[in-house]
Amino acid sequence: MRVIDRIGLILDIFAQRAQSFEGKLQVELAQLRYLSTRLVRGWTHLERQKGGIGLRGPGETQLETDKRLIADRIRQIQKRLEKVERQRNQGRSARRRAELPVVSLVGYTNAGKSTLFNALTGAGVYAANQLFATLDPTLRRLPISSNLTVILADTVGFIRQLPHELVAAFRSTLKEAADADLLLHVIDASDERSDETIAEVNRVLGEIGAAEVRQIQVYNKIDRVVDLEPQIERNASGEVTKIWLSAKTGAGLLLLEQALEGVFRREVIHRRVHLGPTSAGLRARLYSTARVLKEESDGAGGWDLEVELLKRNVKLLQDLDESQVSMNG
Ligand SMILES: Nc1nc2c(ncn2[C@@H]2O[C@H](COP(=O)(O)OP(=O)(O)OP(=O)(O)O)[C@@H](O)[C@H]2O)c(=O)[nH]1
Ligand SMILES: [Mg+2]
Repeated sequence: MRVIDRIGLILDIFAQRAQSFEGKLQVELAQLRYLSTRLVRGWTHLERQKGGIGLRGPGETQLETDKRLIADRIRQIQKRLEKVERQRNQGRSARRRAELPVVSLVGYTNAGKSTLFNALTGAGVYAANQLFATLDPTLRRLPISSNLTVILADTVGFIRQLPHELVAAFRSTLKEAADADLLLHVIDASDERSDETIAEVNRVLGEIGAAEVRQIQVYNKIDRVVDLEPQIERNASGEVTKIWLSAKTGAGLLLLEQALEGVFRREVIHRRVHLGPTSAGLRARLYSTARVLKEESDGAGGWDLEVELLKRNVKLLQDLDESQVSMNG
């Protein structure tokens, strides 16, 4: 019988679930790091499962050879991961350029993040009653009102005492959460130990630098709890702090959509802009990042536009002098 400890088990599950190239590399890196800690503790022989294992150098003990090979492979994977991460960051800054707010679903594994993601976006993301169904972050555009679209991110689930090898490995994936404008912290309302999982998720969020990101707690699976109805809770300033719903039945989804609209509504501003004939470039950018409500030619090669855009994008209009922009809401 193969004896396997908790970390080994988690790593095995991760290895089975990783879909993307990056996910696979991260899992292998975590496995190797874990293996090397075991070696130090006196495991003198390494199972030769992966190809490319070289010959023992002169005077090297088996342990030294194993350590060296693992260290080589770790370096190799780290290099590749750095490359993938650079590409990922480019994707992230492309999104930033598109200037849409990012909403990340975070929470304990099996809480229902992917089910909620699918319910909101109509996407077919894999959701299953198993640990770590999701390993790779998935992103979709989610229109939340006529004038506002956000990016919704589904992320890897957290787990109690996530081995630090794994936290490190998935740090870059979890950055998606740290970079978000809003976190939807999905909680299994039918889980009696939800207080502990909430604390654990918040602890990991702190570790990845996401403690300050605004959070709404989404108590999911209310269909499994007797007498629990869809509802919403606000703090003294009227901001939504908690929502109870069921991603599976759809009960309460509307409350969440309204809450999202409420969070981001204040982000939308309304402007009238006059663009001269030389501002065709800016006009094109307004069409891609703002919502153009009205446009009229000024008869002299320029345009009068009425636009709605996010506050954070107002810098687009900075190049225009004051007389060309009129405030309105
Ligand atoms: N009864 C009920 N089951 C739900 C609800 N939402 C999700 N589930 C079930 O809970 C299980 C886990 O759902 P997922 O959406 O995969 O959970 P997850 O949070 O994405 O899990 P990881 O990707 O592992 O972090 C699945 O069997 C879902 O069908 C709900 O509102 N009610
Ligand atoms: Mg999932």
